[in-house]
Amino acid sequence: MPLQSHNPTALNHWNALKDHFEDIKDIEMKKLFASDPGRAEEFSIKWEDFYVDYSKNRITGKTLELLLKLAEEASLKDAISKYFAGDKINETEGRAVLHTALRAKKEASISIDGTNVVPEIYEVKQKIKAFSDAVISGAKKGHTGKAFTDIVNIGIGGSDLGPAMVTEALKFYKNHLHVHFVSNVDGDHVQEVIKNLNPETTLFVIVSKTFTTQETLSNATTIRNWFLRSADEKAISSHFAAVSTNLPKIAEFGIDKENVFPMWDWVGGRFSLWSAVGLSISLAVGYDNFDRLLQGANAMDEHFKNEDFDKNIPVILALLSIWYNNFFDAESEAIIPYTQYLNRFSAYLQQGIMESNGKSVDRNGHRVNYETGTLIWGEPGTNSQHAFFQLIHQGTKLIPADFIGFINSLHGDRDHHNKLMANFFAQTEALLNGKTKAEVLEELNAKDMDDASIEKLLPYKVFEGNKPTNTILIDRLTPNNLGALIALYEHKIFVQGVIWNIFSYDQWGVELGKQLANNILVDIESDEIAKHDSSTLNLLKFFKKNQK
Ligand SMILES: O=P(O)(O)OC[C@H]1O[C@H](O)[C@H](O)[C@@H](O)[C@@H]1O
Repeated sequence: MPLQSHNPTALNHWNALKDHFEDIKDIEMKKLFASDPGRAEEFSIKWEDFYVDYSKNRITGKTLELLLKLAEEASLKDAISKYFAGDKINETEGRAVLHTALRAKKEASISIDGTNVVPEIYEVKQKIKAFSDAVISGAKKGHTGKAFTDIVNIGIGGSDLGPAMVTEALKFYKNHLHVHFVSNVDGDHVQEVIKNLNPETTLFVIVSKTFTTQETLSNATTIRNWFLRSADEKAISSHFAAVSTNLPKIAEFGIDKENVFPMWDWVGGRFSLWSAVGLSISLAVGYDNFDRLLQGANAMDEHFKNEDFDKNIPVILALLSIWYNNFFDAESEAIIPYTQYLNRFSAYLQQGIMESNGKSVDRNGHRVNYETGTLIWGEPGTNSQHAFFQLIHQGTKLIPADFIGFINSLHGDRDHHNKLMANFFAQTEALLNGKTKAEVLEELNAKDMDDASIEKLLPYKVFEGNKPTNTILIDRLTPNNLGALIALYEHKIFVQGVIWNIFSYDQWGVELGKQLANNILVDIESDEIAKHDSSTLNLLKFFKKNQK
């Protein structure tokens, strides 16, 4: 069954929120804290290893009540059931959206077109386990009898970002294998990766849901040719593995059946790290850790599916994001993890969030008359504090931010960790309270400055504060907790798509550039240039004339 369609701006609670926004848009959060000692308690959720404090938002109890009612009015409950049940909610591609099935328990039963898909998921999981165990232990060897030392993941988009982000995030749990990622069609990328590799001890994993992606096929072909310079065709079978839905194309590439890992069209590329697309993760940290990642995601799935909306982390975070995006006209959201391990996390979420909800046509085929997907950006703290925090603190834009931190560090260095976390807490406090004129004056007066200098400096040193943040405080960066964290954002995407009445699981917007690139490649490689606008034409002529 399709998701119910609505225009969010016509919903009663959307309009009630509009009126409410007029009443509280200038409200100062610090006054709300001063007048209500129970505020932090009221606006926080404790779940397993997670403690989510969303009290530093420009909301009152009434705001939350209206947002929760908006979710109900948009039939979110019904939508969640359809999502988990495998209804074909990706209507423009006629597909179910079942990344959640990839981490379902073995005894679960999830049907697509009358077939329970859980047994085949477990079959592939078993294959991932056997393959990774054999490579890690050295039982599976290269064609000259040497154990593998290096893995190269060849993929792009969802076939790169998820495995790359998780492999980096779980570096602490890594084994001896060196894992590399080649994604860009830029030949310098692939050359830089292979230049120091020994083909005898390197395993290549080609990952492409469609197996038609130009970048991945070009990189795979380049690597194959490079490999064949020191080995014969027969050796391909022991050095290349592939993950795809397109099994005939894999066969054409000459990959041994043993090394082929299927996936399914009901898994969106950007949500695919839980499938065999995560093979490089399993190779890097071992199958048990990969499975823990999946278990953590499954725990978050259960929370999302079963918890009441007012204690439901993905629902609350999605509603807050809508509150800023659609009522305060905030355009972007920052994601700031306070751990270097998550340094690819916002890049990963950029695809997840922006490819899903960057849509302007609603589920009825009409142009929307409201804002949809937010811009996502971020870098780890504390580095980001020394880079772009100036703009968040004193710029003209409202940038709601998620601060993600861990109570316990992995290497157990308390000295560093306490400093890191002191910054983590200090930033959200500073963003909340800012610094008033009176506070700045007191500080400057204490410095023994003359009045004229004080007056001149004063406005620059004031911080308005009142900048919203969510604090996601997690016990420790374990595979389980990482899985839950990723799943949290996946479900946030879903909730927002439901309320905005858009299709979150297609990505037609990436097609046009691909098509034109194919045409332009012909222009570049032939003597003639086809018809283009004068700018593109001039650029192509200039490029061709000066290419040596
Ligand atoms: O895995 P592939 O089929 O090679 O696709 C790789 C990527 O291609 C496109 O850019 C899609 O928009 C992405 O969602 C996808 O992850």
